Amino acid sequence: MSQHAPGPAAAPVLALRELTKRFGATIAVDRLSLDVPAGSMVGLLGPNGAGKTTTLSMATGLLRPDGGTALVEGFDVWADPPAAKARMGVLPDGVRMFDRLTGAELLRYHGLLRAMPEPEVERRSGELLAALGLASAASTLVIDYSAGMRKKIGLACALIHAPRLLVLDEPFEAVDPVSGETIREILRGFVASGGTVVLSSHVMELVESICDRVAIIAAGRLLASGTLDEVRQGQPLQRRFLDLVGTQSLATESLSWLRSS
Ligand SMILES: Nc1ncnc2c1ncn2[C@@H]1O[C@H](COP(=O)(O)OP(=O)(O)OP(=O)(O)O)[C@@H](O)[C@H]1O
Repeated sequence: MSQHAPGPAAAPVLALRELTKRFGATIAVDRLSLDVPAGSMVGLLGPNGAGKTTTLSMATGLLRPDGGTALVEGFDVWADPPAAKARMGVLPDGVRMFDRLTGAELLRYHGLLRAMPEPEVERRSGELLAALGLASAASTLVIDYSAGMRKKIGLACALIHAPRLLVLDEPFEAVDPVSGETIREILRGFVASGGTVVLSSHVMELVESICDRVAIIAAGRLLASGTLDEVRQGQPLQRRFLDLVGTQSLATESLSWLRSS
């Protein structure tokens, strides 16, 4: 056989199969399946309430699905959580941190939880705090951090054990442009060295500029997924997103009181 013959497609790093979650009468996520190939950066897009956070929470072991499975490098997140979780770093959205710890203490906690040797935790913590512009806030309680600083310390906690897969819910939300650029650089470097990233965002330009794949969901269903070009079909991502999700125009008389003074 030729050395250059294409081998079988590599197994996805993250495989979601028919994930489903209901909250009472609401179907937040409806039989959602998605493959995330190794070395890709996938942007998960969808309007408010589409089911992005619910999907990522089920994929990372934070929220038990009503149906379906999530596999990380073949390990079932719900049947074998230690094996699956050892391989991923997670930045959840809206989950409370241990915010009575300082930034440095929180990082140390995450490193030790991952059974890392103490000197390595110290070394990586220092580097992460410096890279993310948090060095001067290392001894400040996380409860006193701004929203953007919380995002950054959360990202540092997700990175400290050098996982194979990063799952980041709105990693750029509330982050200033300078830190945003640093985060992009960190993520690009991570992917260039073989890591895989799944991130959710509302910002199309950001997704277009750093992601090579996108998945669009609305009302809990996957509407499109694939490479940027496959999903865009020759249109700007924003246009394609609006076409898929549907726009909502204001009725003529809507909010008329706002224009009547
Ligand atoms: N704990 C909960 N209890 C009841 N309903 C919930 C709960 N969490 C989410 N939902 C509902 O599930 C649906 C999906 O919510 P989800 O937070 O996953 O959306 P999202 O795409 O992350 O939205 P956003 O972009 O606004 O953050 C929404 O209808 C929401 O109201």
